[in-house]
Amino acid sequence: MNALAATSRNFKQAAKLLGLDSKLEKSLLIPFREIKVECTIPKDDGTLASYVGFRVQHDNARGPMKGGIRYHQEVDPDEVNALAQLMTWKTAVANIPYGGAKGGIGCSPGDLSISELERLTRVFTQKIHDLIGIHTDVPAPDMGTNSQTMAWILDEYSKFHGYSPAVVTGKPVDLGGSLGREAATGRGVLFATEALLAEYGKSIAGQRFVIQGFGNVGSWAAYLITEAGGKVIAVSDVTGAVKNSNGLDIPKLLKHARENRGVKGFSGGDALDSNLLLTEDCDVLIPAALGGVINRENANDIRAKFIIEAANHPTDPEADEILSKKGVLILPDILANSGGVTVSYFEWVQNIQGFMWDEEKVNCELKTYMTRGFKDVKGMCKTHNCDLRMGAFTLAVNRVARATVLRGWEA
Ligand SMILES: NC(=O)C1=CN([C@@H]2O[C@H](COP(=O)(O)OP(=O)(O)OC[C@H]3O[C@@H](n4cnc5c(N)ncnc54)[C@H](O)[C@@H]3O)[C@@H](O)[C@H]2O)C=CC1
Ligand SMILES: O=C(O)CCC(=O)C(=O)O
Repeated sequence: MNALAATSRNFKQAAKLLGLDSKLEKSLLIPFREIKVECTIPKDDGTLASYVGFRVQHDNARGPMKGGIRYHQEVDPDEVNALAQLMTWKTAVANIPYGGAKGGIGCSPGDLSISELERLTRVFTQKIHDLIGIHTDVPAPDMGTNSQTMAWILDEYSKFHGYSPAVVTGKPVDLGGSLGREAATGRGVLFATEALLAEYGKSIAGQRFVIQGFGNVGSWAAYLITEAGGKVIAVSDVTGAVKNSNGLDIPKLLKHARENRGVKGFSGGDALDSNLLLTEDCDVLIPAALGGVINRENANDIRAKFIIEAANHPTDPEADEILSKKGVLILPDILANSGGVTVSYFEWVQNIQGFMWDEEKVNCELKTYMTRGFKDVKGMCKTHNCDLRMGAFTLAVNRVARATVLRGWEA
């Protein structure tokens, strides 16, 4: 099932549980605006190359639309649409005053030089600058983009609108980025995992973790989990997978990955077939890379007791059903990875206030938001007698529907 069909199916199930008016349901599903732009840049060798960029602005009932920009060869309109919709539900679960959006460019960032990436980012910004803004739509990093990408967007946008640091979040601290934003999604994953495990009388310490993806989210999650006493026994990225049943030395793996552009070849563990990573024996599985990786093909073979969705939509609805029958507990993406957008919100607030918080305050507030989100979701699970994904979706859809109606929506 593709990402859009899967996300819409979860939404519709939540709408049914809430008894949502059918016209309101339809209106919440259709995106506010879908943007598709052509971006041509000169490559370093002088030839021209064309790329397609997208920004889908899904909903703004609760505030400015918010969400990352992804650079990846598989970016397509349906996926960006699904990711934008997920942002609407995610910001509502976190109860931050935003709607949802997502963007992307179909490209392989690893095959482009830094100057080519800069030109591509600037052309994309030129094409969408009139449609984003501090109080309309605020981009941030996602797969294949980072704080440098945000700095280029900020600079290009500012040429048209005057210096505007709050137009993007996840930017470098030197340009008004928030302390703690880089680690925030991984740290949020840690806090959410702690909250879930505590329900079962467990803590991070002593649990065995397997993590797919060792980029921003996966590597920070691995580092923080290890610091909290967890044992990360296997990790994969696009280059390969490594395993050490006694626990990988994450600081050493980070150094290796930085120097070798990936985890492949790490001497502190054994090479593992990447296709087998998700079905490794462990307590907690953390997909932190691509969508749709847990599906009907492998769900029966998953051996983890808990799945923490650090990636967006890593689990297909068919796999959801299989895993539920097996008694595997899934902490859904719109709660588990909401730490990133939550600290993006703190960054935006700091920019608007012109005041910088220290890192301790950022991390402490993040813990409060993640813990509250978990508690709110559990409350909805009890009300609707449903799993954590439906608890999160009903919480979010209810909040967005209420805001929509309050603003004057008429059936
Ligand atoms: N960066 C953020 O703040 C947030 C990111 N996310 C989600 O987390 C996930 C990861 O994002 P980032 O860490 O930011 O991206 P990133 O670009 O920093 O890292 C992506 C990682 O996934 C790996 N990867 C790619 N294809 C793979 C494959 N086939 N098998 C195994 N690993 C593979 C890459 O090698 C890399 O290690 C995405 O689903 C993203 O949407 C969600 C919330 C916030
Ligand atoms: O920080 C943000 O604004 C959005 C991060 C994001 O793209 C996500 O949560 O999937």
